[in-house]
Amino acid sequence: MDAREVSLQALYACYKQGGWSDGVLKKQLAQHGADRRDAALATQLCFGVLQNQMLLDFYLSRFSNIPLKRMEEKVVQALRLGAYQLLFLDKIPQSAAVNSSVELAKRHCKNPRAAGMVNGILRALVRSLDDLPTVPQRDPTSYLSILYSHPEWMVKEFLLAIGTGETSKLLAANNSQPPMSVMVNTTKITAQELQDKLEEAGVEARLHLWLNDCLLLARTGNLEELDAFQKGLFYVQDPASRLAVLAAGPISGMRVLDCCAAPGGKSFAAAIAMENCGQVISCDLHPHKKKLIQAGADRLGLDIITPQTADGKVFHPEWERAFDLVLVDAPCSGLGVIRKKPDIRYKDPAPLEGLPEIQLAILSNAARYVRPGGTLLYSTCTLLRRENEEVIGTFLTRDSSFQKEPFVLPDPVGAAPEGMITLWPHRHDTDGFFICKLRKGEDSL
Ligand SMILES: C[S@@+](CC[C@H](N)C(=O)[O-])C[C@H]1O[C@@H](n2cnc3c(N)ncnc32)[C@H](O)[C@@H]1O
Repeated sequence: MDAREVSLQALYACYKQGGWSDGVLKKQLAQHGADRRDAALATQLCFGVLQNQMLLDFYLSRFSNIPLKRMEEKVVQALRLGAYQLLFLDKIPQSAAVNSSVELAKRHCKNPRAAGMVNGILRALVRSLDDLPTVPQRDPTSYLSILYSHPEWMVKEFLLAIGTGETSKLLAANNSQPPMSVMVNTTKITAQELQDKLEEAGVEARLHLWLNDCLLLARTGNLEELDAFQKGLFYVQDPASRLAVLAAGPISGMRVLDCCAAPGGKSFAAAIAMENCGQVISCDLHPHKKKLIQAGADRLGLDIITPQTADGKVFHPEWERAFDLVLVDAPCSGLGVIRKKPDIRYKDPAPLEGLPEIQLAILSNAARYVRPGGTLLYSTCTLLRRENEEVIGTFLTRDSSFQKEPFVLPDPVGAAPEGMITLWPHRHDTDGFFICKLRKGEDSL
C-alpha cells in the first residue's frame, strides 16, 4: 500500500471511528509496514488534509455540481488528498496529484462513476490554479474560519481572547508542523552526549534554543526503534509540559502526587528533576493507563514512580496533607495541541461544556493532599479562560488557604508575577498551555 492509500485509510478511519489522527495514522503505518519515505509522505498528506479541510472543501465545492455532503466519504477524502497536493505541495506534479486520487477512487469507492467525477473536479481545479475563487471576507470569524480551517465557534473564542491579528497568527501556527521535541533523561546522560549519540544513529538533533535538556529532532524514522529510546535516555515531551513542571519546582527527596498522570510525561519530568530520589505517585482514572505509565517509568529507569488507578475527584484520606507537591494536569478541551492533533478542531464542542466542573472538582480534591506550605500546580493544554483562569478564580474563592505564587521560567517566556501564565503556539513556539502555581498557607488547618 503506498503513502496515499495509507493516508486515505487513516482519514477514513478518523471519520468513521472518531479516533485521533496521530494514533490512527501510526497504526495504519505499522499495519502496512510503510518505509521511512512513505511514512513521511503519508503523515504530511493526512495532517495536511486535516489542517486545511475546510479550505479544501471550499475550493472543491466551487468545482463540483454535487454537494460534497452528498458524496461517499472516501470520494470526498480522495478529492481532498488531490486538492491538498495541488494547492500546498510544490514538489508533486499536477498530473500525479490528479491521477493518484483518481486511482484511489477506482480502488476504494463503491460508486463506479466516482473515479470520473474525481478526475473532472480535480482537472477543473488545476485549470483555475492561477485564478482561485477568493474566500469571502464578510466578517473576520467566517473568513478566518475558512482560510485556516477552524470551526467558527473556536475562532470566536480566540478573537475574543486575543483579537484579529493574533488570532490569524495562532491559527496559522496551529496549521504548522512543530518540531519533535524530546527531554533528556539526565539521570542517565547529558544533553550533549545524547545529541552525539542520536547523530551517530543518523538522527538530526539540535539543542533547544532556550530550554535546557531538550533536543529537537528530525529524520528520526521510527523513534521507538532507536537504541537511545530503548535505553531510556529520553522521552517525548513538548517544552510547555516541561515548563509546567519547572514552575512547580520539584526537588530531590520530595513527596509528589500527580493526579492526572497518563501517559506520564509530567511525572517523568518531576522524577528526573528530583534525580530519581523521593516519591512520585502517578494516578490516572483509567485502569489501562497504569501500565502505560509503568512502562515509561521502567524504560527511563525512574523507580521512584508508582502508578496507581484513582479518580482525582474522589478523596483518599491516607493522602490528606501528605504531599510537598501535587500536580493537576487536568483533562481539558486540548485547544492548545491542535498543531499535533489537527482533528481536535472538528470534534463536537458540546461535551466540552462540562469540563470546568470536572477540573474544579479534581483541583479542589487535590488541594486537600497538599501539606501546609506545599505547592499545588494546575495546568491544562487548552487556551479557554473558562477551563483556566476561571477554574482558578472559583477555586480560590472557595479555598482561602491557597494563594497564587509568582514563578519565573527561562527567557523568552520569563516571569509570571501573578502566578499564572498562558503559553501560545504563535508566541512561544510551544503547545498552547496554561500553568498556575498555588501555595498552601503554612498555618492552614
Ligand atoms: C492532560 S492528560 C495528562 C497528561 C499527563 N499529565 C502527561 O503529562 O503526560 C489528562 C489525563 O487525565 C486523566 N483523567 C481524566 N479524568 C480523570 C479523573 N477524574 N481523575 C484522574 N485522571 C483523570 C485522563 O485519562 C488523561 O490521561
